[in-house]
Amino acid sequence: MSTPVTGEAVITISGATATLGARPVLRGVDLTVRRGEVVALLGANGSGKSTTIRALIGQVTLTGGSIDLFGTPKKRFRDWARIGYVPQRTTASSGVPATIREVVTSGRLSRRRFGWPNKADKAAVERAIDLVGLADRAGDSVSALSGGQHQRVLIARALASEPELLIMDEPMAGVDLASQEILAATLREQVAGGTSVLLVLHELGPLEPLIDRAVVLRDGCVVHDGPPPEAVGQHALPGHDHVHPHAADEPLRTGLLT
Ligand SMILES: Nc1ncnc2c1ncn2[C@@H]1O[C@H](COP(=O)(O)OP(=O)(O)OP(=O)(O)O)[C@@H](O)[C@H]1O
Repeated sequence: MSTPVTGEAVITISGATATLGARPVLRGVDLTVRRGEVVALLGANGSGKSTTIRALIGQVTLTGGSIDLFGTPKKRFRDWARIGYVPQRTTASSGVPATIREVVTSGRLSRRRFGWPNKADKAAVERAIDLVGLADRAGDSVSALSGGQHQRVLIARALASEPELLIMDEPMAGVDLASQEILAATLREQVAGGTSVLLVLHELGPLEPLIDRAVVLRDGCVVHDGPPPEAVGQHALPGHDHVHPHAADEPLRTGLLT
């Protein structure tokens, strides 16, 4: 674990409440990520992790509380190029044939107001593709990729804008072990370069050494904010098994619970 971080806050969520349908899903969430920190957001299924992330990036409207990004109230925040976002597992292909390079380049566009990608843009795209270990496949169609490779493309897309803050919703979900190791190495390099990270995880896994702090949600409330708990289950999540929604066959144990 790295030394405690005392830098300025890049994310400040205060007393966030949100309702989806008729259901209160966030019930007063406080969460701060400081510059250079890697914070894992943990919790059982349905505890509000994704909703918290989606509120951060403007996909869910809060009914109360506030969110600041880089010290600016979210309503006034415009500098989205400073943030790289990796959504919960989706595919990078939309039926339109696109190469890995094209998808990753799309992540760079937020930085450019006018004109075609310049040399620096192209270099950043190639670097992001290289970081996730897909340099030799850059010209391949994303439709030919495995789940783990897809996820690597999405992460490269987020990295292409050279973000100061990475927000990721279960980046390891459905990712094979080899890809997990590559993603962990990629993240390690980003963090060493000063990037702040907030990521939803259901298992610390290979990312464990990188995590500075864990915030555990239960029923839309924070029940732990501190060092990443080892075998968290006994303490933070009694009786809460996390069954991964995307697992096709067997329920996936978190490892936090056993
Ligand atoms: N659009 C929606 N309308 C109504 N309820 C919703 C909606 N989206 C999510 N919910 C509910 O809100 C609760 C919190 O969901 P959320 O996705 O934030 O949980 P989570 O902690 O990310 O869970 P998981 O680990 O399963 O992804 C769940 O009970 C979910 O069923």
